[in-house]
Formats: sequence, structure tokens, C-alpha cells
Amino acid sequence: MTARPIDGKALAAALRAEVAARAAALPYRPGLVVVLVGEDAASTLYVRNKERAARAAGFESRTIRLPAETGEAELLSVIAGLNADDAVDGILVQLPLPAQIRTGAIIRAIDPAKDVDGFHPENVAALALGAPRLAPCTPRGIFLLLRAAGVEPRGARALVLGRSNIVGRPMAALLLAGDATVTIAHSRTRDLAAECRRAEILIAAVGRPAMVKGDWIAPGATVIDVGINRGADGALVGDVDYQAALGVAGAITPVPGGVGPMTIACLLENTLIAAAARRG
Ligand SMILES: NC(=O)C1=CN([C@@H]2O[C@H](COP(=O)(O)OP(=O)(O)OC[C@H]3O[C@@H](n4cnc5c(N)ncnc54)[C@H](OP(=O)(O)O)[C@@H]3O)[C@@H](O)[C@H]2O)C=CC1
Ligand SMILES: Nc1nc(=O)c2c([nH]1)NC[C@@H]1CN(c3ccc(C(=O)N[C@@H](CCC(=O)O)C(=O)O)cc3)C=[N+]21
Repeated sequence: MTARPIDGKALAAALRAEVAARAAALPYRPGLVVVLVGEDAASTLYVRNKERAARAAGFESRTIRLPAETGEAELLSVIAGLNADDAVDGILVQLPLPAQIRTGAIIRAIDPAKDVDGFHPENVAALALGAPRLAPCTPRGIFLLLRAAGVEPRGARALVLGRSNIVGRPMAALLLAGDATVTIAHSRTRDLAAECRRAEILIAAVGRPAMVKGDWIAPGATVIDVGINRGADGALVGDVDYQAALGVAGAITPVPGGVGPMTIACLLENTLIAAAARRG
């Protein structure tokens, strides 16, 4: 048996086209601003992809690039300016931030109505209470991928590998809101392989190249690979041993071309949602 690949690139293109059509019908252009502090290679790539997608959707899109040595007070004042700017519907501060800046202080400073990452405590709380407002883009994109692949979370045993604030935790909350039976595994989990093997839906978000082996996967399971890692040859590798998984899983997302493009499409969708809520 060969697993069915889930084409995130195609689904993301469809969602982006839908967002562009909805944006074209508005009497204003939705505005998205990305703030990038320093020059982390992966972040630079992501920011470029995002800017291109936002422009193609007809958004007003801007990237503010600040030097790596920027202080917290300086970044807070940039955010205050964006909060006050009526043309700005969405603010995304690219993570990770340099060590001299407290990430929590920055996230709390963003107007929750413009928090298109869904990382502000108010938006996190809404999701935790089962009534998501602006949901984090990667988990939201994964949820849409599952739906498009015809995978029903309701009643399914789901395993989320990873508990970060940007992927693992919100992913678990969304799956729970979708009536899955959710387990969260992490670096202190005793028998990772055994936990994975029980899952009908396996979401890998650890940041370890090809850590999830073929024999960790239940036959027929749906495998979502969030990992974006650089292999020895510089190529992108996911968190799952893709070749091995193909022979066991029922469906699987590739890297690249799986979760990543959906993250960007959902960022555009969140910006549209934020704009509609702010501007009516
Ligand atoms: N495609 C996309 O759109 C996106 C992709 N990514 C990618 O997804 C991956 C994860 O990102 P992110 O959540 O930010 O990463 P973090 O490093 O913040 O979190 C990793 C999580 O994995 C757990 N973990 C790490 N090593 C192990 C191990 N050996 N065994 C078990 N658990 C382990 C950690 O456990 P503990 O908490 O115990 O330390 C932690 O909860 C990365 O490759 C990242 O590049 C991220 C965002 C978007
Ligand atoms: N505030 C904040 N929000 C984020 O959402 C956020 C962040 N910080 N920091 C970094 C991670 C990582 N991330 C990715 C998004 C898209 C791709 C992506 O487009 N990937 C494509 C292309 C990759 C390529 O061509 O190299 C793919 O997987 O097919 C990857 C990674 C968002 N993140």
C-alpha cells in the first residue's frame, strides 16, 4: 500500500484565490505588516513567501526589518504605532526574537484584534475555551488539510508530537474543539513510539529531521508533517521519515508542499477576518 499524498500546495493555492476574490470585493485593501528583527535564515525565507502571497491577494503588505540588536522598548514603540494605524489590519512579529527581547511582552503588546498569528493571550484563551477567534495559522491550516483529505477528527485518536505555543498546543486545542481524542507528546514522554502507534491522526511538530520512523505509524493512519528542517545537503526535510511512512500511512503531507503553504494561506485568511471584524 502507498499512502495518499495530501497536496498542501494545491489546497493553499485554492484558499489564496478565494481570499483574493473576497478581498477584491471590499471597499478597502486589507493591510498586513510583518516585523522581522535580525536575519534568521528561515525567517527571511518565510517573510519573503508571505509578502509575495499577500501582494498577489491584493493586500497592502509591508515588512519592517529591524537590526538584530533592536531593544525591547524600541520594538514596543513600533508595535504601538502599528496598533494605532487604521490601515493596518494584521500584525505579525516573526519568531524567534533575539534574546534581549522578551517574546511574551511583545505578543501581549499587539492589539488582539490585529493579532493574525493568534498568539495573544486573549486569542489563546478563546481557543482554549473552545471558541476560536483568530486561530494560529499552522494548526488552522492543518485542520483545513485534514478536512480536504476527508479525515474526520470527531472521535478519532489524535497524537500531537510537540507542545510549543505556536504549533503543538494550539493544534491540540483545535483537534479537541473538533471532537478528537487528543494526546500531546513531548521530550519527556516515556515511550514515544508506542504513543505514536496508537494514533489514527499523527501530527509531528518537533523540529527533528526524520525522527518519526515508519514503524511508529499505525497502518492507514493520517500523518501530518509540520517539521521544516535542513538536511545535511541543505534540502528541506520534515520530522517524519517520508519514504518509510509512505509504505504504512493512509495519507501523508510532504515537506515541502504540505503544511508550510497552508500556514501562509491561513495568514491571509486571518488578515481578512481581522479586517472584516475591525472595519465591518
Ligand atoms: N510548516 C510550517 O508552517 C511551520 C513549521 N514549523 C516547524 O515545525 C517544527 C516544530 O516547530 P516548533 O513547534 O516551533 O518547535 P519548538 O522547538 O518550539 O518545539 C518543539 C517541541 O518538540 C518537542 N521535542 C523536541 N525534541 C523532542 C524529542 N526528541 N522527543 C520528543 N519531543 C521532542 C519539544 O518538547 P519539550 O516541550 O519537552 O521541549 C517541544 O514541545 C520545526 O521544524 C519548525 O521549523 C514551525 C512553524 C510553522
Ligand atoms: N510569528 C511567527 N509566525 C509564524 O507562523 C512563524 C514564525 N513566527 N516563525 C517561523 C515559523 C515557520 N513558518 C513557516 C511558514 C511557511 C513555510 C513555507 O512556506 N514552507 C513551504 C516552502 C519552503 C521552501 O520552499 O523552502 C513548504 O513547506 O512547502 C515554512 C515555515 C512560520 N512560522
